[in-house]
Amino acid sequence: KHGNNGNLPPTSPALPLIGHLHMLMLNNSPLHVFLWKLSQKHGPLLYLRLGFKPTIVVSSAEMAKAVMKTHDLDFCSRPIQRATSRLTYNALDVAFSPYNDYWREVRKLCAVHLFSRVKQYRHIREDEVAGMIEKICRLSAEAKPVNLSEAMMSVSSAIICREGFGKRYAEGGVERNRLHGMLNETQALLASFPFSDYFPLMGWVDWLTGFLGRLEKNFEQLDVFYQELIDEHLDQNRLKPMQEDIIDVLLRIRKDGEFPFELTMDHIKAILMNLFTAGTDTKAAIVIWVMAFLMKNPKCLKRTQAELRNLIGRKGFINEDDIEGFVYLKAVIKETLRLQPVTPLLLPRETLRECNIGGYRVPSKSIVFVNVWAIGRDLQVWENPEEFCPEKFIGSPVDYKGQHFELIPFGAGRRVCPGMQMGMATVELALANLLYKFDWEMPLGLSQDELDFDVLPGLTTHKKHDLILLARKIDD
Ligand code: HEM
Repeated sequence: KHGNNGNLPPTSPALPLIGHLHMLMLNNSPLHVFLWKLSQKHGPLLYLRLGFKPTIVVSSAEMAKAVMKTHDLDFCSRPIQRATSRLTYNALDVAFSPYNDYWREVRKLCAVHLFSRVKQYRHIREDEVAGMIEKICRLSAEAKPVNLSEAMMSVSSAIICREGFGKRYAEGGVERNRLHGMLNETQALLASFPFSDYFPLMGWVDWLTGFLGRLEKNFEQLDVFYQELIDEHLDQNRLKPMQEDIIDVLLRIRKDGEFPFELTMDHIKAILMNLFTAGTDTKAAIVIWVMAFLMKNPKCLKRTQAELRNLIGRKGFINEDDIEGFVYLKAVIKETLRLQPVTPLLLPRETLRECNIGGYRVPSKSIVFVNVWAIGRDLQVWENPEEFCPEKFIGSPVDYKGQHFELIPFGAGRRVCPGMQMGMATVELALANLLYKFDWEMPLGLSQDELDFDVLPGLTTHKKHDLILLARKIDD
């Protein structure tokens, strides 16, 4: 039905009962691209009905500002969904908890005690990135190609394991593979459209399709994994580590009774789940997209490398103190996040009450998708949306911290990503060293035209094909 639809935002024709759900399930392109195309037809505020769920899609900087600044309080809850609520012990985490007193406290706990530990964990990041650079040096000496996608996933997960629970898993070892297997399955489950999220009385369909079985299996594997780690930390005979990891911190807060709610083991496991799913592959994905864009734009690659060399001169390793002055590198990262935000649809929000946006009525309990990928192409804001042009950010105040709605890869408002600083510290350090130490070339027989930007489906957008390049060490 077009036209008068009770002053809801513009919409496209829907089927009885299922509404627009079939469109999302049957489309072949990535969801954010599909929704962007719909928004080009219907406008930056789009209404869809997914089964019984009213859904709003936000696709411009202006609408994003209305939703996440002017009406932030109305839009700052999250929907209770099957996979997320199971994997977070019934929303005991930060990312998927509805907006309530508990969320406010658990977010505060994480901000004050966990995400603020960026500086304390600096040596872990520098150590792991240095390890990666050494490995690439060896491959380079043997003229062997480097699988950068694998190398970056390995570094990010190594960092999270050391920060999170003081563990170093051997690369390619059983434990590391177990962890990666579980993480991949979690990502796949979070990206799916279980029936019961849209048809509350039809949970049995999820059972028939095997979705519930998969979900239960993933939950149980993760639960055992977290429990083993917690048990190790509680072991009286454990050597006291030099530095507290995140499990240590959470167990200490639990013991001291510092948290206004009871902090059970399930709460701790739910928080760990967030660190893992939010903190591992997002960082790796950003580095890979930056490198892919630079390979496609050799002039920008040269300029980035020239900046690093001019500022640093000759040095074995760039550390975190050096990074402050890398203006061009930071502009390249921003431009990449504009064109390829790794979480192209922010985690879904839910409206707390009915409200009015842009003259339209948004019903209470609507699911809200903010399409950051579409905002990166918002013609009102960017001159040439398809071009890779980092220069636009030089001397510009536009940043990605949630104040400038044309660039919100970490979201904005009350629900803005609290791990931004932690995540970007690794991204900048890894990129600075990769670009400072090596010249990068396409593997033999491939030209840069063959470098594709296809993506895998998922909450985090990964490059479909691993980025494999030749590294030539620059003499120091
Ligand atoms: C560096 C790459 C990262 C990107 C691109 C990213 C992106 C995002 C986005 C888009 C959101 C949703 C924001 C919204 O709804 O407005 C989010 C939320 C969140 N992120 Fe990140 N993130 C990154 C790294 C991290 C890291 C390293 C951690 C933890 C160590 C983390 C923890 C979280 C948590 C807990 C939330 C939920 C916040 C809430 O709902 O209150 N993120 N992130």
